[in-house]
Amino acid sequence: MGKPRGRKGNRGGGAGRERQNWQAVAKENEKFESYYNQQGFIPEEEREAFWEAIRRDLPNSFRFTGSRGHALAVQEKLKNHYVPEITSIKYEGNFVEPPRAIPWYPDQLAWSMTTPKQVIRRFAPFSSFQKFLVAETEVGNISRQEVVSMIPPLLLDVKPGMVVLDMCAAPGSKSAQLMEMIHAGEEEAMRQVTEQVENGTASAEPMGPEGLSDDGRTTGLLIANDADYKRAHMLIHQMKRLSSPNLIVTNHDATMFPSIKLPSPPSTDGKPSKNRYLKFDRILADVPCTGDGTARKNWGVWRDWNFNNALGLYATQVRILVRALQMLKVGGRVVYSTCSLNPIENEAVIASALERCGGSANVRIVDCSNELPGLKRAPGLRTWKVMDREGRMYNSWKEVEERKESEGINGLGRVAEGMFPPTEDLPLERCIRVYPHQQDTGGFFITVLEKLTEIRAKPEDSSKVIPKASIAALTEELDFKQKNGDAQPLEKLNALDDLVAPDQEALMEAEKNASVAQATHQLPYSATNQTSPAKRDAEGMEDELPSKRTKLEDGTEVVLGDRPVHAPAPEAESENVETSDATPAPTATAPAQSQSQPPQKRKNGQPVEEPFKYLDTNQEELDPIYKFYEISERFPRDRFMVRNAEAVPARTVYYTSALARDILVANEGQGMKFVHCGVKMFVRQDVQHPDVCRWRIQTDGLKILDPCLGPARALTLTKKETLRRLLIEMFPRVDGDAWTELGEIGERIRDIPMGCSILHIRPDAGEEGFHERMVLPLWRSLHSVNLMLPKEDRRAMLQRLFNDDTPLVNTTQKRQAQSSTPVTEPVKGEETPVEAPAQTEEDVIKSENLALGEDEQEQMDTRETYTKADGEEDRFNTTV
Ligand SMILES: C[S@@+](CC[C@H](N)C(=O)[O-])C[C@H]1O[C@@H](n2cnc3c(N)ncnc32)[C@H](O)[C@@H]1O
Repeated sequence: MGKPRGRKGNRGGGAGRERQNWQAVAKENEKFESYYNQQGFIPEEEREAFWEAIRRDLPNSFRFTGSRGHALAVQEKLKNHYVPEITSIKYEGNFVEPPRAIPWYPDQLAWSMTTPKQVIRRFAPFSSFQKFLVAETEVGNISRQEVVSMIPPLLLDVKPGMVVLDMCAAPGSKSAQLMEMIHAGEEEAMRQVTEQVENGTASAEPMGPEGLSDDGRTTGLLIANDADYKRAHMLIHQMKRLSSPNLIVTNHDATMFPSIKLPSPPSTDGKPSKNRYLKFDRILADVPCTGDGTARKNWGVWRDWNFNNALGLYATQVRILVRALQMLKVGGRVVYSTCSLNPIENEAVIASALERCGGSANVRIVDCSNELPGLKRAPGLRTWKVMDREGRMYNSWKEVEERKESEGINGLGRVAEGMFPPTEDLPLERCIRVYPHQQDTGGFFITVLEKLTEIRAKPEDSSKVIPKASIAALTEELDFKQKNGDAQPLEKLNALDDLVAPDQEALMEAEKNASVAQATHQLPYSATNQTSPAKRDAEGMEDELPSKRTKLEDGTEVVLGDRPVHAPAPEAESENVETSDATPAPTATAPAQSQSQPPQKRKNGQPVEEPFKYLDTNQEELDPIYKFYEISERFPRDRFMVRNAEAVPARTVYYTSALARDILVANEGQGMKFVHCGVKMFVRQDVQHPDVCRWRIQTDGLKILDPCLGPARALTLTKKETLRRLLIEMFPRVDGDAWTELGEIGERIRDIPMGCSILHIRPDAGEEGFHERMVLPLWRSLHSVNLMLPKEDRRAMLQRLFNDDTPLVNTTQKRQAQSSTPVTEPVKGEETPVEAPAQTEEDVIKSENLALGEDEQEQMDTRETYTKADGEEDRFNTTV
């Protein structure tokens, strides 16, 4: 596994050293090579190519992200501008290889490039291309992602309207793909509904095609989970760019992922109605793994590979997959994936999980040979050997038992019967293996499973696992004592795990998840006494992730980015998770405060997670907002959420989908660890003018709200040059005759009353390289206007649309400099503040805008904003 890269402060020089190490590292590991050569699943004639490829640097690859229309608009710049420029470069007598679209990725939205660094440094078109890549990556329009890592979401076959769980989601590359699929077709569907509303043919009820029946908005949901709290926040950061109200981020151990309650339907017969639990249409189990398929970019694989790592992960991987199958709807799909090539982490896990779930009569391995045409792949394995921690190979569990019998368990590691090829005739060849030499990628394993019927998973059989090494000593001691007539019978030894004191964290986790462990037929966490990979990851991360100290409301300082405090799950409450409306047996009652907000506890150095509270539809702030922006009553009033216990709109009002709301409300105080949900819709702007709405619309929420807004605050921009001016100049003046400089929007700007207005960008036909329709908030002050767009977004758009990287102009700053008033830079990622040129307005700036982004809002943003260090995502051998 990857090693810590040093603290944030060391990153500058560290990255260079890291690269040197990577170049210098000997890409040799005898155990690694001997293990795969002995397994023999890479055919003899391909073996050399396999090892040659795995030692070579990995090509760079990336994906255009966001809604399809937007992603295609950004991709167009690459295709039509940079690729032709790059292909004209000759290096050492040959034309250089331009970036190439991945043939099996839909709409050419994923690309890969092998250009050598010397070429990138030497040729100007490359530096401009690099600027484009950097700018678009910074704003989230391009996401660096390994090619093979893009496969699992595609095979999950997600459609809008589906309920999807990503069990091990951080840092979130695959979650982003899943989210895009849940929203696929939304822009078009919303446009059609808007047209029908406008021409009076719309029904009163929400409408739209299947999965998009919420007036064109998707009804689907993605729950993205990660057991590691800090990594869950990397995930939030990655996902925020997609601005989806259909996302919930949770922080649970996936082996014991809690069942999620749904609101109970009203009772018809006076009896309390049954509890209902959420089942998923699709689940991605992209589990923690040894990651030896990432050897092309993770030097730790060459340095540290040993067979024991896989032995330690197998049990967790099986538990995650079994839990996934339990939570899946009948007819639903699970995709299991790893970036490891080891059959113990792959085919063995599939076979073991199927065995625990009743075999192929209940769960089918889906044949995907016709999916993703163009993707070169190898079939899954039917036979393999298992190596113990000492490097001895076994063909069967029987051989392990014989060795145990004759020489004890020392050196066997956590070998288990399930690691061997199954006795049931499973079509494991339907699993997909992708090898580095097939199409110059990393290595990957993917399997698609379909649930055929409800299942009741068998409990784990601990007699078929070699006990942990620490227990070996006790075994031997007891064995010795028994031989000397001085101990318990040996049959009891299977319970030896209980004799080893579990660590406190594991105990607490087990306590919290007792009900789930029971419901999922898992051994309680402490009884298995195994350090979860999540814990291993977290331990590995302690030194390397930035920690930020912040003040809590009572003034105490805490370190952000650690585990939050959550209310414990109701103790020992069992539930039947086999059916979606099962009723948990009320063996224990939920804590008294479960209906209200749980008390906010705080462990040393741990932040308190703000509650998610929905506004009453009659909340007094809503009416003026609806009135000012002429929001149609079609837009639901019951999905506005705030993050404070009092449920009052203080700084930000978020919007979530209906299902996300139902889940947050029904599970409040029930021990679910929700860490993120909602898109910022309205942000408070403490304007002094009585006629100006004090809630401005945030860019993130505007796309959702736009079809329901009336014309009073709208203006339309059609010319590229006008947009350029608004992007470069932060506060162009509009007083006097200055509005005439703003082209086709000048007159409307002059006349529109102060406050937040809505800028529709509808490019004129014939404007070259300017086709994408957009909607952005624009603030009209007394004397100027301001596009409410973060600076990095302005720069990326300037680069893309105009090839322009001139610095942004802040006229307020100029003016303030003249009047020697101090200027405050907006927080990175924050929209530029609303400007107020007149003296009185400058005072207002201080009180209004400088307050923005401070206080609890800033705390929330900081916690939801995770800044990645160079290459940080590689530390866990993930394939992002
Ligand atoms: C292979 S990475 C996932 C990569 C991710 N799917 C992506 O595409 O960006 C595995 C993740 O699993 C998380 N993890 C480890 N053990 C876990 C567990 N028991 N439950 C849930 N998540 C776990 C790790 O924190 C890590 O982020």
